[in-house]
This record gives sequence, C-alpha cells and structure tokens, in this order.
Amino acid sequence: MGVIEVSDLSKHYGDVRAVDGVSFTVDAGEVFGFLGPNGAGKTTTIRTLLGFLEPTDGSGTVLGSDCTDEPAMIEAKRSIGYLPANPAFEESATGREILDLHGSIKGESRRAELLELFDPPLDRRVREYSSGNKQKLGIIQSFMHDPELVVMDEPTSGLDPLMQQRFNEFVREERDRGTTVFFSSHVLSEVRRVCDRVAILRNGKLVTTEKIESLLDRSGKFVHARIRGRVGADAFDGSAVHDLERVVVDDEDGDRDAIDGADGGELATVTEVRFTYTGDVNDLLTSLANHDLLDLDIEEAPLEEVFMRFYGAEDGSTAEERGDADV
Ligand SMILES: Nc1ncnc2c1ncn2[C@@H]1O[C@H](COP(=O)(O)OP(=O)(O)OP(=O)(O)O)[C@@H](O)[C@H]1O
Repeated sequence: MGVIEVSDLSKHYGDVRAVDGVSFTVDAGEVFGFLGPNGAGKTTTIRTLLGFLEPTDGSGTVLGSDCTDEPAMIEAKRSIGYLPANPAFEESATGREILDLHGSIKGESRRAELLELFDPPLDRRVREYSSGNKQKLGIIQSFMHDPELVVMDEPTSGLDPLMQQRFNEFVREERDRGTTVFFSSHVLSEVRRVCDRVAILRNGKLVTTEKIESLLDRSGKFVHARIRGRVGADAFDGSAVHDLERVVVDDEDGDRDAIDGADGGELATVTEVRFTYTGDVNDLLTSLANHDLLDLDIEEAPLEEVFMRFYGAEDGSTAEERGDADV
C-alpha cells in the first residue's frame, strides 16, 4: 500500500472543478513532486488529503487512514509533517514560542539539528519575520518531530537561492533516511533536483505521472548558440529540433564592437540560434562542432515550455494529440 493513495478524487467549489477525478500513489521513501501552474488544484488536493476539506467524490488515504475519517487522521498526523502555503503562525508569538508549542504537541527530537540548517531569528516576533524566515520556521516545524511523511505546499517560496539549495540537499538526505516527501511546486527546475517522480496537474486533472528523468528526457534541452559567420536555416534541421529561431547580425559598418565577442580584422557576421532539442545530446554536440561557436548555453527546458509542448492547449489536448508537426 502506498503512503498516499488517491483514487478518482474530486473537489468542486460550486461550479469550479478544482480537483476533478485525480488518481495517484506515492510510495514509501520517495520524493514526489506535485506540479502545476497557478490554480491547477494542488492546494485543494493537499488540503483534501489532509482532511481539511471534504471531497466531492472519490477517496484518499494517507498512511493508511481515510482522509474523511477524522479520528484516524488525528492519529495519522502524529507521523505527518505539514507545511502549508503561507503558514499562518500566531503573529505576536516569537519563533521560539511557536516551536515550543509544536514541540509540546508532536515532539521535537530533531529541533536542534534543523535549527543548525535553517536558522530563523527565534527571539523575534513572527510579525517581524521576512517571508523567507517564516518559511524556514515552517520547514523546521514540519520536520522536527521526525515524521514518516512530510507534505509541503510550495516549500521554497520566499527562500533565497542559497537556502533553496540547502533545502534541496536536506530533502535528498531525508529520502536517504527513508522519509517520504510530497511537495507541490509550479517550477520544474525546482523539483527536478530532488524528486524521484512527478505528477502534473492542469485544470484539476492529472495530465501525467512519471519519473523525473523521463519527463526531462521528453522535454529536452533549450539551446542558445552564437556562431561566427552566416549559418543557413537548414544547419539545425531535423525532427529533434523545435521552435528554431535564427537571427543573422551583419556588421555592415565595420563597427566590430557592435557584435560582442566577434573579434578579428574582418567584417563580422554572427548568427544567433535558439531552439529546443529533444534528441541524443551527442548528435547535438556533433552538429554544433561543425560551427565556429562564440558562445553556447544548453539548459533544461523550463516547465512553461514543457507545458506548451505537451499540454499547451486550453482544452487540455496535447500537441501530439492535435497532430502538430513540431513535436
Ligand atoms: N474556497 C474556494 N472557493 C472557490 N474556489 C476556490 C476556492 N479555493 C480554490 N478555488 C479555486 O480552485 C482552483 C484550484 O485552486 P488551488 O488553490 O487548489 O490551485 P493551486 O494549484 O494550489 O494554485 P497555486 O499554485 O496558485 O497555489 C482555482 O480555480 C481556485 O480559484
């Protein structure tokens, strides 16, 4: 049995189908990313699973407890850590008082260790906290009783890049200790570093559940190259190249400074190409090696691109289903 099991779960607010027939399973010891754009239904799913909202239809269990069974959920929550989106701590309390309170209810065996990693100003009142410090307090609060499962709603919002990196390392170590982690995000680059699997939600429906590597393989790389000389549109042709943009910049006035990086005594011409690449990366490097490169960037395609490529249409049909040529 999965640590979280969701079967045909729906939650409607009047006419709004916030969650609409969603099914997935989170296995013990995995880091599972719950991805989707704003308004996709991530928070509603999480709050329903934790028993804060009544499902309209379908079912969910967390650590074996039915999410609609209040006494069972109270018991299960001893072994669950939860970090809501925008945690609402008592504003007049200090961080220390908040941790003391949570510790007295659920336990705090890992408090000191967590405070070494995430260090909010404990003696200040929460109303004076920055959003990043609130988030750090929330992370400590959700892990300090050493739960089996931690559920987090957009955990890195408000954290600076260094803290985000520390959080990612921490989550990987947690997985190695056997903790199951389920967290929502709308940023693929954020989850790709830590997740084993992801589910992608759109308009309340699940569009895919898959291993992060296979999603990244399918979504491809974003390539941006600056090439000395004039390069024809056919130089980067082929079924693995998508959304090719090519700009040729001629330095007709002989003003060499106009083209950054194009040096030498001759008139400079530079071709800039940008495209998404979904083929074998060795083939990409072979074709790039045929050119005199001035600069090259290759990075993971951003989630927005992945959405557009696979789930772009408003009706939820994928480009593949619509038979778009450029897939
Ligand atoms: N209490 C409510 N009453 C009516 N509609 C609601 C309510 N809460 C959420 N919704 C709607 O349900 C849909 C899903 O919202 P939800 O907050 O679950 O999405 P989300 O994926 O968590 O978004 P975000 O990334 O912006 O937090 C949205 O259309 C939202 O407007």
